[in-house]
Amino acid sequence: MKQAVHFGAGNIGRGFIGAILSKAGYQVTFVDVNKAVIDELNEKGSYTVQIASAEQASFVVENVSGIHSSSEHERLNETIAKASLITASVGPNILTHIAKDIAAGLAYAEEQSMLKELNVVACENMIQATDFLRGEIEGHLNDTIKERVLSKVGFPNSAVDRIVPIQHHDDLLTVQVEPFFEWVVEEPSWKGSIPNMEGVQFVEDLSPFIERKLLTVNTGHAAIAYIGLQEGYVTVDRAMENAAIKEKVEQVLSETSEFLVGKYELDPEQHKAYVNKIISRFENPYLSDELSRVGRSPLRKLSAKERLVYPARALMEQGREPNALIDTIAAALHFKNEEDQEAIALQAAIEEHGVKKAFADAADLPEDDVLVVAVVRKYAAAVR
Ligand SMILES: NC(=O)c1ccc[n+]([C@@H]2O[C@H](COP(=O)([O-])OP(=O)(O)OC[C@H]3O[C@@H](n4cnc5c(N)ncnc54)[C@H](O)[C@@H]3O)[C@@H](O)[C@H]2O)c1
Ligand SMILES: O=P(O)(O)OC[C@@H](O)[C@@H](O)[C@H](O)[C@H](O)CO
Repeated sequence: MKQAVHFGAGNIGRGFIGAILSKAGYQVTFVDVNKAVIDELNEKGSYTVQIASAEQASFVVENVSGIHSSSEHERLNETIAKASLITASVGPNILTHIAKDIAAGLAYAEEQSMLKELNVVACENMIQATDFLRGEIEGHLNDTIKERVLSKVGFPNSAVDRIVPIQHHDDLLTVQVEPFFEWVVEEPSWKGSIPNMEGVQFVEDLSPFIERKLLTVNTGHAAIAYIGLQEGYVTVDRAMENAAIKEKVEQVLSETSEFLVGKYELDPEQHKAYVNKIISRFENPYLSDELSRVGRSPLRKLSAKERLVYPARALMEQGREPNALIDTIAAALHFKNEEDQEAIALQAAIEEHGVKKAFADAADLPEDDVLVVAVVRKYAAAVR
């Protein structure tokens, strides 16, 4: 049986990537720091995925097991050495940490003369996430091993889309997901023959796919979260029932549409249909997705290459005034959550240095940048 190693047995890991890989005939070994989840995967060897729709369908994902990355280094090296695919959905900030584990496994495979053609694919909400991961892995390899690894291992970027909320089940492994899913992988960087995996689309150029996804699904989500929380909502579907919030989300997405259609010469009608589909996904009444999850890690979301600042800044460079994006960024700067380290750091930075410097630092922009000036003006008007 083909072996896949997936880092991150969390929501998207179990709810989407693991399910696709298992169906494609892989034995999937999840790697996680959460020992309870890993123990359960090893005990059960399968888990249930529930589809959040009127039909309430579900299916079982088989051929899965787990490795606790903090304590099972040798087993992890041996498993990586046998793998023909390594994937990850741990969150962009964690890629640096798993790079060390992947590098150790690849170096072990090379030393044992087991290194074969394989691919490493990061499945994160981040532009060029695999390129970033590859750079971090390379930093842990000596020149000889690095050369061997780069000749055998492919590092394709990818875009993954499926809404998987925080789970609240008695069973630790059961995961509820929305019906929609999309996994797009960069074909030119794939080493070896292109596999036929149901649910995976290989494309020549990933940029339009990852940017379309990040600047529609994730920008829309961010707007609902930051504006919805100010209005006292808790979940995405309930916030979308508020006509004013829905209208603001539509305005935000018409701004990102303007940017995407212009940059990638997309067909405006087809793109409008894509946006409408995304909005209907936000309204799914069978999915209870918390705004605190969707707005999590505000410093990451306010960074330069991310879902808010990147399109807003690009539109301003074209002489446009992306008012709905500016409103969303201003609302994001009010995001407070005592369980979110980035929210705590953001509020501490605002308190210590003022909103102008806090936002400029987060977005890596000068304090006199036009976007910073526009956001600071709106910030004062946003409800606290
Ligand atoms: N949930 C979604 O709707 C969704 C959809 C598409 C993409 N994504 C992206 O997928 C990534 C993960 O999101 P999620 O919602 O599944 O988060 P999650 O918190 O549910 O899962 C992340 C998992 O990574 C594990 N982890 C943390 N540090 C680790 C380490 N050093 N080694 C191994 N595992 C480690 C955590 O224990 C957790 O199980 C993010 O980049 C997110 O943007 C999420
Ligand atoms: O995972 P984040 O924090 O980058 O973004 C939060 C949500 O927008 C995200 O997880 C979506 O649910 C997902 O990207 C849908 O494919």
